[in-house]
Amino acid sequence: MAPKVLISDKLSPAAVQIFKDRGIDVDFQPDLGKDKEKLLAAIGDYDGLAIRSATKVTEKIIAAADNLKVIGRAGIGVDNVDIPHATARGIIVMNTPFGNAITTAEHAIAMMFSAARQIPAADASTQAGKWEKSRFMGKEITAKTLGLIGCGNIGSIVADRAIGLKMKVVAFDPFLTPERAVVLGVEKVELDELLRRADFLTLHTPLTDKTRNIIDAAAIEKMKPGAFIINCARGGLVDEAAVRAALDEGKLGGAAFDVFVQEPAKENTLFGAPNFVSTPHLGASTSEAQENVALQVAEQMCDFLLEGAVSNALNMPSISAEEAPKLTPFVQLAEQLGSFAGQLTESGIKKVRLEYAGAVADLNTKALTSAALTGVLTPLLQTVNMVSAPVVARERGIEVEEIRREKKGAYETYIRLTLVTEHQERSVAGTVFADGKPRIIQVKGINMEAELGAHMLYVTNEDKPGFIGHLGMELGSAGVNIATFNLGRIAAGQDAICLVEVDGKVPQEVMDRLAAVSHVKQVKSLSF
Ligand SMILES: NC(=O)c1ccc[n+]([C@@H]2O[C@H](COP(=O)([O-])OP(=O)(O)OC[C@H]3O[C@@H](n4cnc5c(N)ncnc54)[C@H](O)[C@@H]3O)[C@@H](O)[C@H]2O)c1
Ligand SMILES: O=C(O)[C@H](O)COP(=O)(O)O
Repeated sequence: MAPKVLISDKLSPAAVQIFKDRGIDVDFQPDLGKDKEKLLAAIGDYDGLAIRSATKVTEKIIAAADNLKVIGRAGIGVDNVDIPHATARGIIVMNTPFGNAITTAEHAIAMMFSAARQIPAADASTQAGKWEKSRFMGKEITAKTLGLIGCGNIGSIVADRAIGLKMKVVAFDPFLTPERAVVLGVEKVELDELLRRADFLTLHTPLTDKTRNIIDAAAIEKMKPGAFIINCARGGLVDEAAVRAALDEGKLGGAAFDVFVQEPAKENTLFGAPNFVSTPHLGASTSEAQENVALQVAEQMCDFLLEGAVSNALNMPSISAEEAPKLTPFVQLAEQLGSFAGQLTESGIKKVRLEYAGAVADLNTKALTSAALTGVLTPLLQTVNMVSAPVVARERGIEVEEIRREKKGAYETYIRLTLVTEHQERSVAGTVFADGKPRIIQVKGINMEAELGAHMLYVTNEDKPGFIGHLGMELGSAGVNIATFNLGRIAAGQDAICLVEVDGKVPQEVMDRLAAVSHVKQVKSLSF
């Protein structure tokens, strides 16, 4: 059955066409996202949800999203998605980090000019027939200093445009390297210096605990008299009441906001303030940007739902479309190794070590480690997947170590997973053969070659004559059919391991009889 996707915001219809062309069953309901109850009732039917910022994907929506695998944000900001809960439910959250960056940067520049020349007020006055030529005295921007808070995708485009307009650009961004600042032609400064020097200040950071109210009354106090503030990033970066007071007092020359603490902003303390310019979160609203983000999110969601490729996910490592087919058998192997070790482990796991040897070391080992952790944790948690497993492991204090090495030994490539628990270390290794099927090649240092079926028996025993016959007899008399039988031992007469694939789950009373077979040390039933 084709995967089902719901588009619950006003995306460009170009997205609908992409989903249809790629065989996805798509429902385009551009206003549904604004109706929480309707979204709640509908979400359970869908594998994918494509949104902009109007749909709020809350914990409650996620809890009702029984089939949801991917949330695609046609845009940048994902503050309307509860990513921790999506991650906990194994739902990928992806965005389109570049598609609307130019458009938003252009909006910031437009807002800067609007405030500097009071264009909206002058327009309203002129169209009202007033011709107030002497009322609207502006500010020239040439040779003025633009203070940039946040110099990522959008901030750096704003810097480029501002430099083109002959402004001097100073930037505060703790993650901006000095080398990148040189390339961009901006001067990297601390926040206080930026506040002191900026004639115009523009914000381009996400809203986080560190950036909330980064411009408050105290920061405004440090600014030049008559300076301007532009916010086209997120409401909450700037204290709205403080800006209102500074505009009323004439401390600020103007402010231009596209975003507000409360959206939609039907009313706001800033409305009506002197030289305050506003737009209703239009930063990304050009036909070009909307087409870009809609096409991109639809392609990304299709790639994931149809091919397992992951790009621009905020809670999962990327897997390219070319990589996905090569990776898939190793993902299966990594998950099987994790599951094998996880099912045999009865004490608290302290560490998972993954060694990638040979060709597999050049693949996307982050994704493979996520798959291995999924396998390890599934016996404990059931609902974990590649998205949630790394977070769950971290939350449980499980250390994860990845080692890549050149090929060593008989196999061209292999993965070895070691579980370190309070009491012991247990390792299991596997490879993928030319037929694309994963095989277990070593358990606890004992070599063997076993394919894992749905139902397996793991038996450790002393390598003594008669054991195999006795085990086979017990299974046969219980009506349990053996599909495959694999043996390995340290050396003749020493410890041995036997992996038996059986055609169904072995009842407990049969397990008890197997445990009593002479020379058997441990019997466990495993399922994959
Ligand atoms: N108005 C709109 O319609 C619109 C459109 C697109 C994006 N946005 C918003 O614009 C913002 C920037 O988007 P982007 O694509 O440039 O993001 P980005 O991740 O490329 O850049 C953000 C930058 O902020 C910096 N930063 C993080 N914490 C900081 C801090 N405490 N102080 C200073 N700098 C800090 C980061 O280092 C990074 O360089 C986001 O909030 C996004 O949601 C708004
Ligand atoms: O983060 C973004 O991409 C912008 O805020 C745009 O939001 P929108 O898609 O709702 O216009």
